[in-house]
Amino acid sequence: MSLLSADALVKEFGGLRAVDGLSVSVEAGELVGVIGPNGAGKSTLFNCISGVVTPDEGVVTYDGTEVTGDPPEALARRGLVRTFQATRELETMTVRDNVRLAAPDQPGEQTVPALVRTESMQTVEQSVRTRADELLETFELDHLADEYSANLSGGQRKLLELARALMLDPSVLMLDEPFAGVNPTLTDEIAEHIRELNENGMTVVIIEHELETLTELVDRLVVLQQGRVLVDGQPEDVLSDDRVIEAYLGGGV
Ligand SMILES: Nc1ncnc2c1ncn2[C@@H]1O[C@H](COP(=O)(O)OP(=O)(O)OP(=O)(O)O)[C@@H](O)[C@H]1O
Repeated sequence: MSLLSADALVKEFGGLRAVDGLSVSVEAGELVGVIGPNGAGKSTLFNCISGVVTPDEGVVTYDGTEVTGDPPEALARRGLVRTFQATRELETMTVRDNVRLAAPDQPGEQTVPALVRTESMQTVEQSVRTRADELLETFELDHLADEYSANLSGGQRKLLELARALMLDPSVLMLDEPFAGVNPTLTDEIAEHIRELNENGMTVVIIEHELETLTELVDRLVVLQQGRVLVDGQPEDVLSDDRVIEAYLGGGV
């Protein structure tokens, strides 16, 4: 059985079928790219899978359980974690705090006075701090740890977003345009981090418009068009497929 699958998903907005009977599955350990012209339904597919919106029809299965419509936090606790096209960190918070606060189920230093915090709470807090520091170092954000997130570049924000997602210790990481607005050097760096995460066993699904980097990175490409899967296969085969070329030319990408 696949680790993650969407079966016959439908999501309508008004009269528009953003996702129109779409089925796709991802095996454990895969690194999959999802592409398609603007408006093809990529983000809506991610939203349906990650519980940001509930599909009108169809079933999402994760790790052997039906999870259709389960809220994002519940899915994240089970290891299904996504990032967003527009980064969601708090700009008025430091980079370090943004990473720490991404950790799930924290006892919360602000809400519980120091004297009544139990030993186990303090252990959790300590491990959150340690993990956050490790990630800041891995993503070379440690020198920016005390900087407000508002002062980061687009690429540094994407790295921060990735670090925040990793605080949730995902089994499946769904990335929505991780290279958008990122300069070429940082793009390569982010791609390398993604490759490494995948090599260490993480299943990764990426929506991306930047096809050159994506094609080199992924094992498989799924092309969407008008809310459906147009082609699904090896990157070289997919990109030379006439239907894909036609969809992209027609889609104005
Ligand atoms: N919340 C919403 N309300 C109304 N229409 C929506 C909503 N979300 C998406 N749509 C519409 O659904 C269609 C698919 O959008 P979606 O964002 O999923 O496509 P996409 O492939 O991710 O596009 P892009 O590459 O531009 O991000 C589009 O026509 C979009 O305008």
